[in-house]
Formats: sequence, C-alpha cells, structure tokens
Amino acid sequence: MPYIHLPRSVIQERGFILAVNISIHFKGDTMKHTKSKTFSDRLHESAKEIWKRNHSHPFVQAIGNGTLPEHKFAYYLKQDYIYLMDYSKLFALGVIKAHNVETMAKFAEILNETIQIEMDIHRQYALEFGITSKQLEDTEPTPTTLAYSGYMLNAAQHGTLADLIACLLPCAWDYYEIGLLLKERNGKDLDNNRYSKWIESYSSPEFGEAHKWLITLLEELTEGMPEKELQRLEKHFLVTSRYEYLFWDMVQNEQDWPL
Ligand SMILES: Cc1ncc(CN)c(N)n1
Repeated sequence: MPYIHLPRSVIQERGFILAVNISIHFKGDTMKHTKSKTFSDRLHESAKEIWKRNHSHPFVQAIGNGTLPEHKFAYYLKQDYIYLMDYSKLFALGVIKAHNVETMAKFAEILNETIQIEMDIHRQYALEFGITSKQLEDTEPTPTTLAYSGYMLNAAQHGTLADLIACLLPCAWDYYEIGLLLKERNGKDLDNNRYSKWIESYSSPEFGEAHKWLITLLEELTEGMPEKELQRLEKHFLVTSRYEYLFWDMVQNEQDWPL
C-alpha cells in the first residue's frame, strides 16, 4: 500500500503561524487525509462530557424552546452581566500579556465587542424586564459567580498568556456551540421565541470569530510546550468548563448565599 508522509509544513497566515501535520494514505482508489490532533482538539475532547451536560442543561434547553420563565432569565441576566464585567477584564489582561501589537489590538477589540455588543443584548433584555443598566451593574455576585470570576482572574493575573486563554476559551467556545445547537434545533420557531435575540447573537459568525482567534493563538503559544505545562492549561480549561455547568445550575435554581 503506497504511503506518503508529508513532513510538517508551516503555513504563515496573517502573521500567525499555523502548524499542520498531514498524512495521505492511498488505499485502492480511495484517499484518506488524517490531520494530527492539535492542542485545542485535545482540550475539546477532554471537556466533551462536561460540555454535553451544558448543552442538555434544562436552563439551556428552555432558552432554546422559549419556555424559560422570565424571572429566571432576569436572574441569569443580572448574574451574567457582572460575570461579563470580569470576563472583559481578562481581555484587558490579554492586552497587558500580549507579545506583539497585533495581538494587543485584537484583545482590545474583543474587550470592546464584549462591552458594546454582548453586554448590550443583556441591557436590552433587562430594559424589557424593567431592570436598569445601573441595577445590572450593582448586582451582588452569588457564590458561584464570585468563585468562577475569581478563578479566572487569579489564573490570568498570575499565569501566562496561555493560562489566560485556557481559562476563557470554554466561555467563548461553548457559548458559540450552544448558540449553534439551539439555532439548529429550534430555528424554525425562533420568531415566537422571546429569547431569539440571545440565540441569534451567540450563534452569529461574529461571535464565533473570537474563540477561533483564541484557538489559533493558543496553538501558537503551546507549540513545543512541555507536557507538564500543557496539563496545567488543560486543568484550567476543565475547571472553567465545569464552572460553566455550575453557572447554568445556579441560574436554574436561583441559588444565592444561604445567609
Ligand atoms: C457564564 C458565561 N459564560 C460565557 C459567556 C459567553 N461570553 C457568558 N455570557 N456567560
């Protein structure tokens, strides 16, 4: 069986290095391309079961079919708004930790988009529910919101740029997957769904762009990185994936401080 192994080729794409391994197998007249696993493939694979639970969470399902009670969505909006305030600060830390001007500019762009676009959807929904922007901002964090934001900010402040990306990647990536999934399952009924704007925005190509850029940068930063460091990044990715689940559970049950 003829077997051709093409050596690692390095593709320069808009200033970023993308490393690709391609093996081509000829078997009879069929040809198989096998792309070797990237670090982001490994992360996605290791968080697969957690993300599945996120996707099937009753809160997520109820946004998708429009049956989520409004008071629960209002509770989510408030906690998510203050979560997003801290999440934005991670992009500011990305500017500080970036190694070149292009990366600094991109982190600044995503920071701005989060505040001006993503958080504006929250402000618009909040207004419909009679909640002002000031009330959103003044929301007291629940134990879960505090723990989730605190974990990310601590790891990002004390770690490397790769630590920072590993922490925030599940937030950007899993929400995009959720947006796509809900749109695919409920697309034809979205006109009658009060949460359609939420679904449309998280499934939009513009929102999807951020996590794709973060993945490209993470691949570049982890090129040749020792396994021990990769494991630390994987741990961040799994912890924040689990916090995503806890966040859905917290808003579903409207959990707050017991005293
Ligand atoms: C908790 C949480 N995680 C992620 C996202 C998407 N930025 C969000 N809005 N809220």
